[in-house]
Amino acid sequence: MKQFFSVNDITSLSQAVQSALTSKQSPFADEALGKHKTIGLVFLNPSLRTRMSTQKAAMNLGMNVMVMNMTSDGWALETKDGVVMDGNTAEHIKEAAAVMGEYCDILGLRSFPGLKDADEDYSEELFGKFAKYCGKPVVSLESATRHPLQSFTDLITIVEHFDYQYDSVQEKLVPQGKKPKVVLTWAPHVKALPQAVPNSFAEWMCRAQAEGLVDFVVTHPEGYALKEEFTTGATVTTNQDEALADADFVYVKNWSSYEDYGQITCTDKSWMLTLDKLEATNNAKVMHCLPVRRDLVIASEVLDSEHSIVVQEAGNRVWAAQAVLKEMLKNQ
Ligand SMILES: NCCC[C@H](NC(=O)CCC(=O)O)C(=O)O
Ligand SMILES: NC(=O)OP(=O)(O)O
Repeated sequence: MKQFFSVNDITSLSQAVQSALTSKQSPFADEALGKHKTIGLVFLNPSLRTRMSTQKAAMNLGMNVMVMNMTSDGWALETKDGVVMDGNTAEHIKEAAAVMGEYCDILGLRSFPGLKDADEDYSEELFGKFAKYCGKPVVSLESATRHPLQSFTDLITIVEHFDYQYDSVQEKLVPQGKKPKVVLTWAPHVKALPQAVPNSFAEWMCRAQAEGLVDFVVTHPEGYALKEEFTTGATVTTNQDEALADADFVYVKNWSSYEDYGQITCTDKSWMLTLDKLEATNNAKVMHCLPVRRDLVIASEVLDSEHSIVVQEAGNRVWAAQAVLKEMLKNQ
């Protein structure tokens, strides 16, 4: 694997999940793979889980880890071509990425969207330039439009909390009986947030649905449809109650509007997930990528209940990262 940017970089979902769960069983089995290899984790935005879980995964594989917080510790980066750098930016991404490539065998990059210009964000120009100029395999630590390590983790967590068997002859996960109903629901927020997490979750779940692993439903208020390419094959409804009926997993996330790009066009607090709403579900497990704002996005009564698996979900970030890094190291 030369790049981990989207679900399209995964050949088999079943095998990827199996690889992650194998590392979870035996975290240090591959510690020789990363010996004398260095990963650099480059952050243009804050992070708790991605930073710590990817470091932990790399350390489990015997790698050396360097973390660079660009906004607080690096030079201000210029990302546009052809500009006279007589303003506030001190270093061009061409040199910065290339230099980091000199120090590292694998690089990770986190860069959120500007949420001003959809075409610019969805072109993923920054991630593309970084990957090109560093010349090393790059792992997305959340880009403008996707958060694949999160979505991979989410799939692992769903598989762990439902009845699946791994058929080692066909190398495929097989749900034992009915497939789980997985619902992605929008929830309110006070800030305009990226679409990266819901886009990515939808992209992974649509692929999982196509492979017979889940049934996938998305619900959001009018005006919050995700860009169509991310929800191909999903059932999409603006009726949250209808969506939640018989759900086995409820994945909660706020995002800003894609149609009215980057804007907050709904502040309806009734979209917050409460225990009341979970009554209609199949005793659903509740998921969120975190950080989550209590009693705005999800009610505390839900987060503090048996429904919530958000902490186990975050714990699985290590195994998703470890599965991805294992693949990259094997190819080096
Ligand atoms: N990496 C996980 C999510 C990151 C980001 N959340 C946030 O920015 C929350 C900020 C706040 O609640 O103030 C998002 O939704 O894409
Ligand atoms: N879920 C997630 O990516 O968390 P951080 O932003 O804290 O890394």
